[in-house]
This record gives sequence, structure tokens and C-alpha cells, in this order.
Amino acid sequence: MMFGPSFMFKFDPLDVIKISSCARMECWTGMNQPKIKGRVGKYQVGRTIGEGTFAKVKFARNSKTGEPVALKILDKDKVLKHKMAEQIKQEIATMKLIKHPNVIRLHEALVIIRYIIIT
Ligand SMILES: Nc1ncnc2c1ncn2[C@@H]1O[C@H](COP(=O)(O)OP(=O)(O)OP(=O)(O)O)[C@@H](O)[C@H]1O
Repeated sequence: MMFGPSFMFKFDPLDVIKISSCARMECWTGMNQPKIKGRVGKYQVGRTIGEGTFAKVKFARNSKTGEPVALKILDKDKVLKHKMAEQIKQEIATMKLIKHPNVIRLHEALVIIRYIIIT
């Protein structure tokens, strides 16, 4: 297959992973013996700690600082099916602005870039 100027890349903004401060005591007490199963960027990812309607939440640890975090992987198919993309984008934008000791801090939202080649 030849790739030329008639091809373009379309990034899908829905493959999102959210990294927040972890609100579970076990995240902090288990910090010294984490069962790390994989890696996403600078985060070492461990076991699943919760599941919601649209996402699975896993224990993770910032490999540079050692800080435990909650890594939330959104289920793209469910998000699309329930037309929740706009609401999730809005939630991310709002959470980034909130810095309060009693509110979970959203550290970052990573877009997992995949591409579809359009001819
Ligand atoms: N920052 C966090 N720290 C620790 N545990 C978390 C964190 N975020 C989510 N969880 C756990 O993961 C579960 C699923 O979270 P999620 O945000 O996907 O859904 P939910 O808020 O419980 O419900 P819904 O899907 O209806 O919004 C939570 O119930 C909680 O147990």
C-alpha cells in the first residue's frame, strides 16, 4: 500500500485515560508492594480497584515520584453508545480547574492516539 498526500490522519478524541489522586487507603498503604501489571507512559499500572458505568479504575503509580494514583480507562464503546463524549470532555475541563483538599485532583487526561487512514 502506498501512503501519499491523499491520505490523512484522523485522531479519535474518545480514547481517554484519566489520572487522578487515589482516594483509597489501600492505594497508599500498598505503595511499597504494588502488583504492577503494565505501564502507561510514566505510570506503572496495577490491579483494578473499581468499576463504573463507563470506566474501569486501576491502581497505578507515578514511576518518577512514586505517588499512587487512580487510572481510569473510559470504555469508548459505552461512551459513544450513550452519547457521553461531550459530557466527559466538559467534566475533564472542569476537574482540571478544581484544586481543593476535599476534592479528588485530576492530574492529567491522556488521549490514546490511534489513527484511521482516510483515502
Ligand atoms: N480517584 C479514585 N480513587 C480511588 N478509587 C476510585 C477513584 N475513582 C474511582 N474509583 C473507584 O472506581 C469506581 C468506579 O469509578 P467511576 O468513576 O468509573 O464510576 P462511579 O463514579 O462509581 O459511577 P458512575 O459510572 O455511575 O459515574 C468507584 O466507585 C470507586 O470505587
